[in-house]
Amino acid sequence: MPRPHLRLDANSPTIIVPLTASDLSGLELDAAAVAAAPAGVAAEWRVDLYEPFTAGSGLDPAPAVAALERLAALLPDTALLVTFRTTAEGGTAEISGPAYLALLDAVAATGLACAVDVEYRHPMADQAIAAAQRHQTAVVASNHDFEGTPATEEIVTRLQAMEEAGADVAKIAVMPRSAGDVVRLLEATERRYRDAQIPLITMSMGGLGAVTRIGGGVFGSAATFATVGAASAPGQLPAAGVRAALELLHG
Ligand SMILES: O=C1C[C@@](O)(C(=O)O)C[C@@H](O)[C@@H]1O
Repeated sequence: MPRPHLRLDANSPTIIVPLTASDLSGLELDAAAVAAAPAGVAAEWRVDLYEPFTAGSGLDPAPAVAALERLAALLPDTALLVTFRTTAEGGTAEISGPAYLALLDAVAATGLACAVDVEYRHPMADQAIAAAQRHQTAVVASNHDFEGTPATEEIVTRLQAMEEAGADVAKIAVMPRSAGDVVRLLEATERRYRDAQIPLITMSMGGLGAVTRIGGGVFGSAATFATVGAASAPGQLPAAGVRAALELLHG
């Protein structure tokens, strides 16, 4: 059966729910929570949190592939984005460059993921993008700044660089220190949205940035991460409330 695609349109942003469990039984509970979530949500599986994979230093992608097969069986109608967030960008587990590439290649080869996340500054990014594309799996390029919010022009430049690297979607998450930082993230999103040929996903993290997780679509962000259980980043809001807010803003 064909797997669902990730539908991305800033006029009607998609809610993406993180799956954060550390083992298979936890993942099954996460999947049940997604199945009971507002209709039409996508899910992001955070493989860096999944110990059966990380315990083996990530050298063997088999435990991750097996868990992905289980998730896909439990969630036949839910688009699954697969992400390994490295420690350099706020993730929890160490992984070598070759293991990062092997994981993304193996995940893409299953055809079960609607997309794989590729950190565009990772040393293996070019190879990972090429591997995903070889398997006709979309690439969500990403960048995270947990320390602060870069200048507007720098955010625009990073989003553009992701597109130039061949990504299908460009995503950036930054940390605000002030309301002005939140405005800058939105301004950069709006600026890049005018020229981008691929969808954008942007957010300002933490409580201060939460407004971007509801209102980002107005500025050009095509998806927002929201919870049905544990959060995968600071500032994520419950999916039901986000759905209600998106309906108010976008109909
Ligand atoms: O890139 C992102 C966005 C995110 O960091 C957020 O702030 O919602 C959450 C991550 O799980 C995801 O991979």
